[in-house]
Amino acid sequence: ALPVHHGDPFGHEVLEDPAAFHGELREAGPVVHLARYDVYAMARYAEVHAALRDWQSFESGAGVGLSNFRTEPPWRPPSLLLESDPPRHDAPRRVLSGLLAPRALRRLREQWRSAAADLVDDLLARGPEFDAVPALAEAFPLRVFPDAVGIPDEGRENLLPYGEFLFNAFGPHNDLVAAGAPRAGDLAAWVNAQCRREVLAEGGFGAQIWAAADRGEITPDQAPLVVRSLLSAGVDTTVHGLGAVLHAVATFPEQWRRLREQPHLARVAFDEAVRWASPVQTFFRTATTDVRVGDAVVPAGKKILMFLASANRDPGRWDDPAAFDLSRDPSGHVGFGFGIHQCVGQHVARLEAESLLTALAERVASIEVAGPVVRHHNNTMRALGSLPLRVRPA
Ligand code: HEM
Ligand SMILES: CC(C)Cc1ccc(C(=O)O)cc1
Repeated sequence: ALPVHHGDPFGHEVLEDPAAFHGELREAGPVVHLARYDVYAMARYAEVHAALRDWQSFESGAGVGLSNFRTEPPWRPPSLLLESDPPRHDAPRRVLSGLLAPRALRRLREQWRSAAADLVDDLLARGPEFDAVPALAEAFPLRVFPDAVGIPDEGRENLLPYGEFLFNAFGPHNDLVAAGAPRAGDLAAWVNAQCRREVLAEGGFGAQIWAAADRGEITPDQAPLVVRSLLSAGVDTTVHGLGAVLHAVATFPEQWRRLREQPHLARVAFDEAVRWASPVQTFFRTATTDVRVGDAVVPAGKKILMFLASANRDPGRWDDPAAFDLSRDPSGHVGFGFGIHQCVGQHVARLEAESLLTALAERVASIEVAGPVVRHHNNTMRALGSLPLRVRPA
């Protein structure tokens, strides 16, 4: 029969340090019943990878959070990408894939590289010690991404709290969701207002999405929701992705030395950090039929919790999984998901990371942790509240 676990993946003990819980789930079996929420957990690389491929058995259209859109009204209109299945998913995905493809981002490389250089120069001029979370992990995405989308300057401080609530809302209605609930409506209203054609700057991703609607690739009704996907998925994720790679290089100084010797390793360093930390820890799918997994059956309509972070540290797939190692080939990690919903913004994230890491590698000989690293708890994201660093200039 199906093994059962009574722990709480969204409780503060697991959010603070999930490794032990992940190990128990991997050892218990290919799929484990989480009695607390009556959902089914997959924590091994093989099952997570297979389930992400099998969008017909494991759908997104009932939501990728604990809540089932078929029984509970979603807190915001469902995403046409994240919370949709083919065929509804196809056209919006095709539009974003085109806009966010590596070749489409070439026009941003130079300006993001110099924005990163300016940010790092200004920071180092203020001294060798700083908290990398506000100074770099938050500051850099907010300096480059809202402009790339083309939203106005006014109200951009709403982006982080909106994402914080969105990612908490994929979990249960716990204290983290309750803390953000009072502002959720206002934050969602502000985000929706940024998706209107008339506020989006010429040449930005937002205007390009509306132009795709003019060409009939998506409908005008779909255009604002596709812009909303960028504002929903494109900020907090990269903040915590950059936090993860800065945490990794400070914790493994010999890897920073390698990166300085071989600056082309910046891209693989980011993917290895996404594997090592998995900024997006978990999300759900919904079984469309009774689905066999190993010798167990997940009943139709039940939610399946996918533990990306556990899959990315599964010793059955990765040697020395807890090590941040630039000689490893991290391809195949599921930190950006896998299959038809695999992160469509991954090249944007990689370009941000490459820009920041390159600027740092040219200016900083060594980086070390200079104080307590404080975690920030969120139902979905692996996040840092504070990452005090000390750097030695090159
Ligand atoms: C380190 C940064 C990032 C991480 C770790 C990340 C992670 C993910 C993951 C795991 C998924 C799959 C969700 C699922 O299968 O249900 C996903 C989907 C998505 N991501 Fe990212 N993401 C990042 C950055 C971005 C950025 C910068 C953007 C926008 C520019 C973005 C836009 C999206 C969108 C629109 C989807 C939905 C794709 C679909 O359903 O077809 N992400 N992301
Ligand atoms: C890891 C994912 C849950 C990140 C994400 C969030 C929101 C959207 C959207 O389309 O609103 C897409 C992707």
